[in-house]
Amino acid sequence: MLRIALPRGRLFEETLQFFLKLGILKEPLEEGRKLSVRQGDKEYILVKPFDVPVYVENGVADLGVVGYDVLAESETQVYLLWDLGIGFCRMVVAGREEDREKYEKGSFLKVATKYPRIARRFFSERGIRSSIIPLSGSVELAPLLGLADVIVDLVQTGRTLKENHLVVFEEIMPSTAKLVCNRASYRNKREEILNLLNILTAN
Ligand SMILES: Nc1ncnc2c1ncn2[C@@H]1O[C@H](COP(=O)(O)OP(=O)(O)OP(=O)(O)O)[C@@H](O)[C@H]1O
Ligand SMILES: O=P(O)(O)OC[C@H]1O[C@H](OP(=O)(O)OP(=O)(O)O)[C@H](O)[C@@H]1O
Repeated sequence: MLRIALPRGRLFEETLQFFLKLGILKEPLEEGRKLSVRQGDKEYILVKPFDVPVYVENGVADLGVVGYDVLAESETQVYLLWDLGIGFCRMVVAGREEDREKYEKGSFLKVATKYPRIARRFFSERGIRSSIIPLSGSVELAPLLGLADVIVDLVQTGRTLKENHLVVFEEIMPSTAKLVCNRASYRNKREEILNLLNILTAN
């Protein structure tokens, strides 16, 4: 049996539809408020996006679906098996148009973000001094209220930035959902995992 960690939230529905389309799920998951659902020879556990790599690294789940953004932020050791090509968004630096010059000059920056490691890495590779202010959400408020000069955050439609009068200064990386695997499971449950991978690679 394979245990697969699925991210609740934005990626959840899209992942279910994708798994249904490929026949990995035979029927919709009847989850209700249940956080663990068995279907056929697979068990799905429904967890917070940032917890997916944690469950997989620790071997509690054999596989997981996780946005590349979350994977790049986490320091977990898992195998990245496949790009599912769903959940596309971009990680960007954004701010108020009037702060663009300050950003382009490479001055010291206060950066608000849910992704402190990605942000720190990005600015240090550029040789830009920065102070990272970790937030849990609604990061677009930070430049508006003077908490930060810029944000590092995800953009999909661009609507949130627009409605808060912010603009993209620079793209850090694109992100899509990935299938990740526990390292021991990859050896011990190789056949089951390769069966699943075959379905993905054939589509
Ligand atoms: N517009 C978007 N904004 C955020 N994430 C998106 C967007 N589009 C796709 N995604 C993907 O969906 C994943 C989960 O996003 P979601 O917003 O549910 O997580 P979250 O807000 O970090 O979760 P939580 O705060 O509940 O822990 C992200 O890691 C990202 O890969
Ligand atoms: O470009 P858009 O399509 O507008 O999407 C981008 C927004 O979506 C995400 O926030 P989310 O809704 O996950 O809430 P959060 O503030 O809790 O992160 C992200 O952090 C942006 O705020």
